[in-house]
Amino acid sequence: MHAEEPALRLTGLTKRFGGKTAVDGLGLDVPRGAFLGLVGQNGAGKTTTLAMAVGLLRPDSGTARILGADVWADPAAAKALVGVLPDGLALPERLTGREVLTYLGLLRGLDRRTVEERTAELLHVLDLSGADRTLVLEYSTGMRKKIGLATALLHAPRLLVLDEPFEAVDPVSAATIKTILRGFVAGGGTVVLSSHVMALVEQLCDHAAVLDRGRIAAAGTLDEVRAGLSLEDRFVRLVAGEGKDARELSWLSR
Ligand SMILES: Nc1ncnc2c1ncn2[C@@H]1O[C@H](COP(=O)(O)OP(=O)(O)OP(=O)(O)O)[C@@H](O)[C@H]1O
Repeated sequence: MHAEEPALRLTGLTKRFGGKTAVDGLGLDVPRGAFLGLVGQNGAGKTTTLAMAVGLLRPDSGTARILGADVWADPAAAKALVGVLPDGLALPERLTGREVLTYLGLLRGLDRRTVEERTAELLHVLDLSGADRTLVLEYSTGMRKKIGLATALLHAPRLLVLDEPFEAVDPVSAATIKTILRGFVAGGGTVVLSSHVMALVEQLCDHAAVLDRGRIAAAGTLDEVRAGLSLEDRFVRLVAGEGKDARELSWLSR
């Protein structure tokens, strides 16, 4: 860990799929202790950016550093520092939630007792204790998100990178997750999450980054990004401009 480096530093990140540039020379610094919401339209490049940031997808060019550790040059160091909830997380379907956490905890090199204690605590806090004997195969979408979050937290990382952590999660579970994430930041951790829900980012985050067609259109503290507007209004101005024609689908009105 380099004392002077931010929690996450993305420099010149670029990814092309065929002829399409999904992420285009993207640069972003996330300070330590920040709770950052990454917002962008469908297809703006959020998932691609986050996957490159944590070493799940190799960029065509550019670098990602987690607390100073280069994700591609020094993956073991970088991955020990980060907990990830990827988009469409693939879980071992034929294991129970407890087995998944035990398996991944031991793979992470934690000792058996620590794994047992943390697993029990995470299942309890995330209200998954009742699903102890249920195979992941039978989990609902929201339960999958929660067990995915538990796998991201298990090794006590310093940075959490979460792709749409609240999608398909009920309000009670969402409140639990928010409390966990706030506690994580209060304890000195850093969170980066993507979301389409501006109100959620305004309520939860203290930093924001707006992604537009693979580039950062605005980034900074929430107040800097909002620039005196609501995040939603600012977002719409940044990514859509003013001129969207509200008269489209006029045949729908009687
Ligand atoms: N594996 C892939 N192959 C081809 N194109 C891809 C692939 N992954 C992403 N893309 C394209 O890259 C662009 C960015 O996609 P990405 O999933 O990163 O956006 P996003 O901001 O996460 O979108 P959403 O909010 O809809 O999840 C899109 O145009 C998408 O079609």
